[in-house]
Amino acid sequence: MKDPNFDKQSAQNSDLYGNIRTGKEKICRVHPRLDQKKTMRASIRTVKVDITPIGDQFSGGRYIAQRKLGWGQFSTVWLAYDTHTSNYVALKIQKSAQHFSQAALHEIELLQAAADGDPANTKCVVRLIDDFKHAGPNGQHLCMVLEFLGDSLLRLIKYNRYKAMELNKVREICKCILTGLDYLHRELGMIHSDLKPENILLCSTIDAAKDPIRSGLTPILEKPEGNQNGAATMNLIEKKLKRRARRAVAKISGRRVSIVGLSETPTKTVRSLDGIDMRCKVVDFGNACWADNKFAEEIQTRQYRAPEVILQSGYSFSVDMWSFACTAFELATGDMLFAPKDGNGYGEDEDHLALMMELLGKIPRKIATGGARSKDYFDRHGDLKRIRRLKYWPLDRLLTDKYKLPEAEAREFAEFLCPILAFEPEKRPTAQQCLQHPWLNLRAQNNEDQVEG
Ligand SMILES: Nc1ncnc2c1ncn2[C@@H]1O[C@H](COP(=O)(O)OP(=O)(O)OP(=O)(O)O)[C@@H](O)[C@H]1O
Repeated sequence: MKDPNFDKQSAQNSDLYGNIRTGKEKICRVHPRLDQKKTMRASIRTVKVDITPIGDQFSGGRYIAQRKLGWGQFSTVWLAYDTHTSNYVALKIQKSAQHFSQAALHEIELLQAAADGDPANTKCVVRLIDDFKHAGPNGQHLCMVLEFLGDSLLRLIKYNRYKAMELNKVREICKCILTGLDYLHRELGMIHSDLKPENILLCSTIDAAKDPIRSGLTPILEKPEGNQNGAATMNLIEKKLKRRARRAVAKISGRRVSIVGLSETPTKTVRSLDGIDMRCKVVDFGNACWADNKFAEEIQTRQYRAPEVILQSGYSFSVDMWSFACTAFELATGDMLFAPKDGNGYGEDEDHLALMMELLGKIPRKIATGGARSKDYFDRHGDLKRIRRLKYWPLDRLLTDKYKLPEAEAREFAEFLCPILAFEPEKRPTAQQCLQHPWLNLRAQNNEDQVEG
């Protein structure tokens, strides 16, 4: 349920309520994820600001906005201080238009069900703490109060400079994602429908300076007096964060390499991920649905989209498993598993199907020709109509030849991933079955071997 009118740049430049700003402030604009990541460039542009959201109060003064955490098509997410519990929370403020509110109500219903079924909060799904309505200058906004989490896996991939990540770390992350998916699928009957690195958040921040607790940030409890100018407030906060960054580096022992304080000069050396807590949770239920009450045919973000969604053959829980496999590969290599592009005489969908077949072999004819959109891409023999010559490069070979994984590691990882990338959705293992896979416990075995040795 993506908003076709969504403008990422406007979202980034928006105020507390998702409105476009009209004063002056410097903002760092990063190109959207769907652009080629290698060409990403951060550029500074000037936008206008006349509202100071920092210090704004919500829900009768219970929550106080501290700084922006992120934004999406539907919402802006703020770090807020909960004066009742003295904890930091993530305040997701939905845009005010009617269809955004409806989407928020749906998201709240799903998040509430997830919270109700997991009182101990151990199922690797973000926790909804509260929800309320807030009257803004442009109408009413539905707000969700979520537990405050850290950076997304996309941020972790970028932090790692798109390099291969140690498989032991990938395993830790995979266990969390699978725990979350197993809970959603088996216990709740819910399909996430948009699993991808952006929608999985680490439980803590990579950068200690950005963690309000680790950096010892004193909460802002009211709008800074005589300072209604957005840029001035931002400067104040930036300065505070810079100071904290320096102190945090000194305070947290053994983690220096993994802290990118604002004061740190970026270098091109390999970064260590040691010391980063890899525990993570599944977030963003804006596109999620009950398996018995689906509302959209075109789901998932392009690169993580399952073949049955492209072919419109119907889908179920196993679409999340496909996206999970794409995410696991991306963590392990730093590259997207499938990054389709349109070309001369063929579209993105057909290129996507071709890439799948080049990696996984030919799509069985029954599957290739069985969807509502099959005729657009396949002839009756199950061959692509416009892309005829495919170069087969199986996953284990790709992992050794291109990503230089040792043969045994590549084979084991491919044995874990390939069944999840089965073209027949019903042949894909469930999250519960994946959790039993020996690949996930390889490190434990290796450690035991070392102890015994
Ligand atoms: N619980 C949280 N803790 C910390 N940051 C969060 C949290 N939830 C969301 N964020 C930040 O806010 C961003 C937007 O959140 P989210 O993806 O839920 O919004 P959305 O409007 O539904 O986005 P989308 O367009 O992807 O559907 C996230 O990418 C993340 O950076």
